[in-house]
Amino acid sequence: MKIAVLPGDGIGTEIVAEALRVLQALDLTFETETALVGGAAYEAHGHPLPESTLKLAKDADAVLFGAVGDWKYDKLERSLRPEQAILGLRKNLGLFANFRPAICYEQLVDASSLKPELIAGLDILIIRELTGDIYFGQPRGRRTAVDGHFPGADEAFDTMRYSRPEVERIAHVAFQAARKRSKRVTSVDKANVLETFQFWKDIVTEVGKEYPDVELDHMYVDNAAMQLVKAPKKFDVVVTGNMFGDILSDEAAMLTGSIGMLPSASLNSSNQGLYEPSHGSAPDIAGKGVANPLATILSAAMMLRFSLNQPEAADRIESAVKHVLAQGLRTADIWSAGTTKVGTREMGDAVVAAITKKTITG
Ligand SMILES: NC(=O)c1ccc[n+]([C@@H]2O[C@H](COP(=O)([O-])OP(=O)(O)OC[C@H]3O[C@@H](n4cnc5c(N)ncnc54)[C@H](O)[C@@H]3O)[C@@H](O)[C@H]2O)c1
Ligand SMILES: CC(C)[C@H](C(=O)O)[C@@H](O)C(=O)O
Ligand SMILES: [Mg+2]
Repeated sequence: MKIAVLPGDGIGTEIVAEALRVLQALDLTFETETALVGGAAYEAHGHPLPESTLKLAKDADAVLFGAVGDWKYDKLERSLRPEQAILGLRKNLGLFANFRPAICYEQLVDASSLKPELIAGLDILIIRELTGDIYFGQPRGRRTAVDGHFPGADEAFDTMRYSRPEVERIAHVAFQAARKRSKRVTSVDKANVLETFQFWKDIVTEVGKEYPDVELDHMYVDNAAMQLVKAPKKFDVVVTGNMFGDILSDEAAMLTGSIGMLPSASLNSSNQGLYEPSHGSAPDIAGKGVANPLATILSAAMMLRFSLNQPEAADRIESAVKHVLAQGLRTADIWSAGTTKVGTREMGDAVVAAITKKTITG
């Protein structure tokens, strides 16, 4: 088993270090190789996704990714910006299915900005299509407007598009995931305005006929954004496009207490996967040792389950996380009165201790 480790920028290096220590505590046999990605790779090699990093990721059984980006790169030409590294990895590895589970752990009910009764017991799964939509559609760019409200003015444009097979395959992923859960899928679209999403809705409905045991409903994205904070537990599996999934998953993160709690798995059709927290490089707290490493540690658990066929090891990590939360340990983002504030490293230490001392009670 080979894991490509790509820590990236900002808090990426801090949180991936903790996830690696947790993996090492499991006494499994695997090889890791670390490479630069994002702004760090741009500084060293002049490109955010050097060929050598891409090759390492392609050849590995799984990729453990931190985060990329920093405000200082915002003026670079787009193809050299750190974010192009994660987009390039998703595209080149064909990682079309992004699982973002939003689970509110019992101990963190008070950490969320929502009322406890709305989120206690929350367990929803956002499935975000990850290699299509307006993120990758061509053409895109700048030009002089020939029509519209201001002919002759400078304008910018992107292309929203989905092909039938792209929608079909993510719909199958969602229905199959729902079969292992509460057998309910909500497809989120903007079919009332966008042709791309009427097409999406029609195809998801067609695919849904192959899964008569799964209940399907459709919701417009603006309503979904509202329902997620009004009655989040009404959702089970949510399937949506790339851009809506990006936005709704950050919103869902707050239902779990913090974006520092939301892991993710991005899979291709061979179950090769990239595992990363749903958050970014958090330049505002980078280097301070205060970032929450749990989303990355939980992403490592997803990696063991989905790509490395080690479900028991994944369970051990998840139980260890619950154990440290039950001990009252909290990084600043999930801290509340009566709990103990710890830094990134101490949180990692506590998870490692829970695994190695086998004191986990679940
Ligand atoms: N997959 C990725 O690599 C990825 C994802 C999102 C954003 N980004 C990039 O990250 C940079 C910063 O973006 P942003 O500020 O919009 O989003 P962000 O997710 O980095 O941060 C948003 C807020 O959440 C906090 N936060 C995030 N992760 C945290 C953690 N583990 N523990 C505690 N607090 C945490 C941050 O301090 C910040 O206040 C940008 O360059 C952006 O493009 C990268
Ligand atoms: C950094 C950016 C390209 C990325 C996205 O938009 O997909 C991020 O926000 C995410 O959610 O993984
Ligand atoms: Mg995002």
